[in-house]
Amino acid sequence: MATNTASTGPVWDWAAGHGPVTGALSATTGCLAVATTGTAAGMPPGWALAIGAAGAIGHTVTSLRDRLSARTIGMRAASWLLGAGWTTWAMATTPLSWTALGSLATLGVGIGAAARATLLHEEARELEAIAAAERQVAADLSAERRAIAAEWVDRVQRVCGITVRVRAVEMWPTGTGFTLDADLPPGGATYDRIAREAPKLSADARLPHGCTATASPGIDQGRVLVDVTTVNVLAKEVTYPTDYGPLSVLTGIPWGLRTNADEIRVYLREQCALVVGPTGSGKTNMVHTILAGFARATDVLTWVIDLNAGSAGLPWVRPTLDNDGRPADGMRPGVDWLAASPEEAALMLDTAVRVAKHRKTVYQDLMAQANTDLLPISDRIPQIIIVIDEGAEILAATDRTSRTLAAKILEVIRIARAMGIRTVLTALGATGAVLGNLMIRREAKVRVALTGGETEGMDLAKQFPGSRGLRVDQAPYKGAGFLGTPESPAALFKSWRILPNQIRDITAATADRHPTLDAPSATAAGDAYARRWDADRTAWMRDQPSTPAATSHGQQADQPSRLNLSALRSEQLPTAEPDEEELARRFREQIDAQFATAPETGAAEPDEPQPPAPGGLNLSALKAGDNPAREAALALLLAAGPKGTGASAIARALADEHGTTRQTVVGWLKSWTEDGTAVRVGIGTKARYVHHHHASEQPPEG
Ligand SMILES: Nc1ncnc2c1ncn2[C@@H]1O[C@H](COP(=O)(O)OP(=O)(O)OP(=O)(O)O)[C@@H](O)[C@H]1O
Repeated sequence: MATNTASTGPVWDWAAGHGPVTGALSATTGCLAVATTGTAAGMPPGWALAIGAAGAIGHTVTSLRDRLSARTIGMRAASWLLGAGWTTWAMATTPLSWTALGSLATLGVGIGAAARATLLHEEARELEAIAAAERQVAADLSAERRAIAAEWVDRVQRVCGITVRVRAVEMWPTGTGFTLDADLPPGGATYDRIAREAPKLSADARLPHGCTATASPGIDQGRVLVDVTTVNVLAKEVTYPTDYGPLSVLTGIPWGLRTNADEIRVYLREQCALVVGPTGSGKTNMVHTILAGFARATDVLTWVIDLNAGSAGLPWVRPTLDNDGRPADGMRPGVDWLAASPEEAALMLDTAVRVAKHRKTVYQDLMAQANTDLLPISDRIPQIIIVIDEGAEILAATDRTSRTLAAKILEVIRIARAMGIRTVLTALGATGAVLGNLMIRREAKVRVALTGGETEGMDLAKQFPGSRGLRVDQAPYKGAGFLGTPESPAALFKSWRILPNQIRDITAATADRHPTLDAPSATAAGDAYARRWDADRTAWMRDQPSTPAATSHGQQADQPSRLNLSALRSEQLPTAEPDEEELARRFREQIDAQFATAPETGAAEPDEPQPPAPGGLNLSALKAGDNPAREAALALLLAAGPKGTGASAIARALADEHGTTRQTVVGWLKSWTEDGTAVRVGIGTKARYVHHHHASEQPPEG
């Protein structure tokens, strides 16, 4: 048996086909065997000829079926007939004479040589066939491109009155459009002859709504690039990507998608940003996608000012706060500071000014070493980005408090660029008070206009000076609009949709990634910064009655003081019961089925009429059935009995199977504590969590 090739020589593969050498060898040895045994047995020589003829016919049939070349078919048939002829002759004379053996060997070499030649021919035929197929595909493609080029040369001629020469047509891999690269005609025509006729070109090409033909400068001033979108990606809802990998302010933060489905990054190391969006355009949602990007960055600390009850920052903070309002053990909020009152906002802005001024002096040596006048931002010296929701309205307001805040905002914008403090302002409208401000015009060149179909107060020409052909009605969808940065000219874009479950997930996934304020800056920031999470300063966050957990305790969805989480509403949510309540109910049912416990008092009966909750939060990610890791964590909590357990123990138990981190478990324990599923007992390092079914078995604290 040839099982060990190393020790027993070559392995015979009986299933393998023949090559030129083995084929010839097999044919000649076969002929010799038939001739010698046939002679010994007295077989009539004519039989060998008959067998050879049958073999030649059989092989010809199979070769024809395999579409082999005539040369191969002829070679195979000739081999059979020659072999059969020799066998017949040898049997008629004597097969074991020198003449017979010599002629057989010659025949073998001849068959081998012919087989090799036909094999090479066959391979060459096959390669040629593949190349011909590829040429056909390329010809079809280039025919399509040529047709597009010819059509657009005509169109540009008809609409803009100039004759361009198309050099290349690049079809976008996303299948949503193409780019034409064309030479402008001699005589000084510039690309904007085409850019300014963009709407007419789109109409002439009968592009679907939301699709555009936009012209931009080509590789030199005599060339133009025309981007033509043929599929409207602005209309559909695209959820925030689930890859929460680390980002850096230096390599850009993604803010949404272009019409060709490419991600657009904004570079905020030196730029401030202005995001304009009227009510209902998707501005709150966009602010959350912006905060998501900053939370993912390893070199950004996000400070948020939202005088509208802090709602822009709260979803990033609340999942991490313990019952005393401090960030829970091991958790860091998704934003680094949240101000909801003018006093706290003033404190924050003053701190930013102090940090900027202090950085200017203490980092002189570092900047000299790095030979730069821009503070080298890194995870050790993080950039501070202050997101001011409706900040433009603060700048425009005339009351004293707003004017004081406005002066501070402008001071930060004016002095802190080099020292790594930038702002993102949002605005309900692009009013003259905002865009008329020189500081904003000069420093905030990352501009977003969310239109959502709104035309009032949308002066795109003012917001994107120098851009042509932008029309509000090109993006009549929520979360869609125009985005321009110094690197990427203003054009249509779509912001991602982000829901509360993703905000929670990102907060948990990035908790151990946020930088800490560098020591010199922290010294300059002082107590105002160090004590930002003190219970008295965050009391307002706990006063908010309508957290997802709170709703599960029977609060009405339309209470006047509820959080403004309108961006986080899901319109498709048909359930009459908030999901978290549904989650708690399902768990109780499971526990009751398993442990035969008494029904919870106050638990909603399944057939009870449910209060309508049209604006319920979509917390479907928190459904037990959708999250086996969370389900397993709850089972561990229950199994821990009255002694209870902690986040680290649960995370350790889940790490192998689910890869769950401690931060994630801390988040779950916190939400279970809030909704009454778990009870926190003990303090400090002795703190542990007990399932509410075992809470009554707790010994009194001593
Ligand atoms: N990027 C998006 N993709 C799809 N739909 C979106 C997007 N952004 C927002 N929406 C839809 O628009 C609705 C309003 O969004 P959002 O609350 O963010 O708007 P807004 O401009 O902040 O309005 P308001 O000031 O009233 O809160 C959302 O509930 C959602 O249904």
